[in-house]
Amino acid sequence: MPRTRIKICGIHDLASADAAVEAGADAVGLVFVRDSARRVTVKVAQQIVQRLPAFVEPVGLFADAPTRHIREVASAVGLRTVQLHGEEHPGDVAALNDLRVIKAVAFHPSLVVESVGPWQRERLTNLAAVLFDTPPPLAVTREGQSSAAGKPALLGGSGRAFDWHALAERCADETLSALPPLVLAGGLTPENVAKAISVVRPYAVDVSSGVESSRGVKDVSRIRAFVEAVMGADAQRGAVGHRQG
Ligand SMILES: O=C(O)c1ccccc1N[C@@H]1O[C@H](COP(=O)(O)O)[C@@H](O)[C@H]1O
Repeated sequence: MPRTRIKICGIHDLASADAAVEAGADAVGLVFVRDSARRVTVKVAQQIVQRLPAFVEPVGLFADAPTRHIREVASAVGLRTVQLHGEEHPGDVAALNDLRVIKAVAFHPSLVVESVGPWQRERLTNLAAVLFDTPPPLAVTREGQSSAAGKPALLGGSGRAFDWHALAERCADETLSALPPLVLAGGLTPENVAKAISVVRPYAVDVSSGVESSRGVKDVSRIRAFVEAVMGADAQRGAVGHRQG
């Protein structure tokens, strides 16, 4: 059984990047979404990417950004992988064919098939993973954004978890069998991630708020604790492959 991959998101300073690497993260998330508290400049992102070891992947986050902008940032920073956290369509992913894409979708228990349908039917060779995140409450949409289905658009970085059991139930359904690897996000913390892994058994977990001391400020001891909790959960279920510190 393979180990659970770990992405620490919202890294926007060199010290936090070092802490994530030293703790054993597989990927670090660099947020280029305009009104995020974790937004990183291209200049700092370049510095972070330059100091990452060979096998730690930088992932650039965007939400409903134009393809050209994503390409320009990815090229300037040196990114091979981006995470699309908005209302993007399969065509938007296909247009980024020189990049690997993690597509974030909001988890709505009754709308799973609708949410993920496009991402399993289309044979998008650059779709690396589908990430499930918690949708915002209806009252808290950013700038009044809402999707075509009338549900609020996905904002990300909310620090709120969703019903993992409901996701695990849906994953057992045939409709989700053709999905690319699943990334679990939304309100994960050092305290709850072991439980989340045991319920969902995702390919990877992604955390931002849960390893912060205050909004946008990463906490080194919580980053370490998160990685240790994932490793502990993997050890318990007999998964192999975590590197030794
Ligand atoms: O972290 C952000 O500020 C952010 C902004 C816009 C889109 C996505 C963002 N982060 C992603 O949100 C999820 C859940 O984060 P959290 O752990 O609940 O805080 C995660 O995938 C982050 O990468």
